[in-house]
Amino acid sequence: MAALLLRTSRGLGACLRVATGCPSPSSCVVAAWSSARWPREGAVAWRTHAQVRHYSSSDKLSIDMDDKTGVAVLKLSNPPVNSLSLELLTELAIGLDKLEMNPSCRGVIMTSAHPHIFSAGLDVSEMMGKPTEHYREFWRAVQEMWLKLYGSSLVTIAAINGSSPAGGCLMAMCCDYRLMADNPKYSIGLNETKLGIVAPFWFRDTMMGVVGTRVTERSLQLGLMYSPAEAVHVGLVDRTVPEETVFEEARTEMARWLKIPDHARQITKSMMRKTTIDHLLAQRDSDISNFANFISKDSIQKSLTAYMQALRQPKK
Ligand SMILES: CC/C=C\C/C=C\C/C=C\C=C\CC(=O)SCCNC(=O)CCNC(=O)[C@H](O)C(C)(C)COP(=O)(O)OP(=O)(O)OC[C@H]1O[C@@H](n2cnc3c(N)ncnc32)[C@H](O)[C@@H]1OP(=O)(O)O
Repeated sequence: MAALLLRTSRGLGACLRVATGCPSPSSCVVAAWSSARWPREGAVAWRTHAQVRHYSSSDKLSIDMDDKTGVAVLKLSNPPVNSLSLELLTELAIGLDKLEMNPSCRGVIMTSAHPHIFSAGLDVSEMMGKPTEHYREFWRAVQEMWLKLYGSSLVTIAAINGSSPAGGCLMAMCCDYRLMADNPKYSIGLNETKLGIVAPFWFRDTMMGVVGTRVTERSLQLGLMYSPAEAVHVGLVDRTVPEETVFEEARTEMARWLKIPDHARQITKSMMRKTTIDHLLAQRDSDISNFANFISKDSIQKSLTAYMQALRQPKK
């Protein structure tokens, strides 16, 4: 139980270091992941007689866990555009942590409760006209969500049922597999430069892990948004499917991934992602300071204001 409390209160990285006796975040990720799925003493806390259990207490996020299949469905539900506010980011990190701690959970399907928008990315209003302390808190929450999702040992599948700019694209890229509705009106990509802001190194590295260096360099500099077909072409999305089948296709894909023994897949995933995760863990505080300084600049605030005004103009 002590280990369980450490897990919930200090996050997966810290608890895993305790569980494995590893002194530093950088030296224990592989060992940690290989043992993370066996915290049997913590099992009692999440065991339930019902087959489907509702996890999240937030109205902005629903998480339903099916104990029989081991698959959780995480639905973003923050109208109108599922923007990632401080509150939603915090709920996401907590929800992902709970799933990670649940020994019967093996996979998560992430999707949107609202058709047409997967997520509009970070809530721009959280980055405008606020005190520096708020920017620091907000950015820590962005980091935390990324660490939990990118660092998840579970199979993660993004069922992208709408547009997914910037932070929305980041969440999808953190997943192990991406299916997108084949509606040409939808788009996905890291468009930060179009807002006059710069995607930090861990956004870049996440994208490089998915599409490689050249496509990332072009996509980031130009702030490219891709149609679903283009996204498949550059490897940003694994495949498109008819809009009405996105969720069922995600379930079928999940079943394929769950045929692989967890320990072998988890250690492999860890090997692929460890360097990128360690890079952020080693620079967390300086990354927060960089963000807070950058976003507080008058020129950046003006850029964001102009971007939001343009967004509010009636669409042609
Ligand atoms: C040196 C470097 C150091 C450190 C790093 C520094 C900086 C890094 C910083 C930040 C990284 C940020 C990543 C992000 O995620 S930024 C967010 C980018 N997101 C976008 O650009 C999306 C913008 N939105 C859209 O494109 C569209 O809204 C849409 C396609 C998602 C949906 O289109 P719709 O036509 O269906 O809806 P709209 O009418 O456009 O919007 C409805 C409503 O929602 C508001 N809104 C939209 N997106 C956001 C958002 N991201 N945040 C807050 N609010 C948003 C929009 O203004 C409308 O509001 P009103 O109803 O008009 O009030």
